[in-house]
Amino acid sequence: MQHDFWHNRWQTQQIGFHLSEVNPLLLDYFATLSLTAGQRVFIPLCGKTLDIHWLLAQNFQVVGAELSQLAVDALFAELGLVPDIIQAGELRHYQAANIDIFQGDLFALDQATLGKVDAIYDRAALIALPPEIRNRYSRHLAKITATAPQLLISFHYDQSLVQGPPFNVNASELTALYGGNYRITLLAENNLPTGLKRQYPAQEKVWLLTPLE
Ligand SMILES: C[S@@+](CC[C@H](N)C(=O)[O-])C[C@H]1O[C@@H](n2cnc3c(N)ncnc32)[C@H](O)[C@@H]1O
Repeated sequence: MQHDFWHNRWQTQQIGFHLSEVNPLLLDYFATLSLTAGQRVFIPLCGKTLDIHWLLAQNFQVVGAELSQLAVDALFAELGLVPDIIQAGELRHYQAANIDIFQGDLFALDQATLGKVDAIYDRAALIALPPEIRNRYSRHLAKITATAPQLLISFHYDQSLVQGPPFNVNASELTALYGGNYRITLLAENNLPTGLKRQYPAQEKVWLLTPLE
């Protein structure tokens, strides 16, 4: 059901979530992860985000997971890269210099296949998932990345006004999902100037998740 929804979004190009620029919040807050060039950043549910272009230009390694083959093909075309593609269990592994993308269901990706990850960048991943899947997602993410630090962007609005995605994920839910593994620090909160879906008042928040000792 969920998969059909996203495949349909890509087939019909209803991809309003895709930004036509690098996310300004990534530019402003990526440094809080204290990474050095060459380290490997995991982007779950990556789409074809331009944030990948920026991370590669900063000499980071990027690894992503994305359900839609259309999105992954578009990502590599827009990067101007021709990937090697091999089957990795249920997933297809697209590989080029400094970039690995696993096309298929994130929940089919295991730690050995993903490889070492130094940080996670979650923009529109957790909030793309309905409530009943978010708990499974947060546990899976912690497991396959050995609880790597995260930069996470969430959305906040009155869920009774409109259905997701994106879903409202409030601070108490974040604590329930991640508080057992991470110290959670709010870095910024901004009102969306045009609101959500151009109608509903909404805020975007940026969080740093630091693994507990
Ligand atoms: C809201 S979009 C965000 C894309 C990207 N992070 C961005 O900021 O542009 C969510 C993406 O997750 C993908 N997706 C949804 N469920 C998935 C799953 N189970 N495994 C992998 N990708 C999935 C969708 O195809 C879609 O591209």
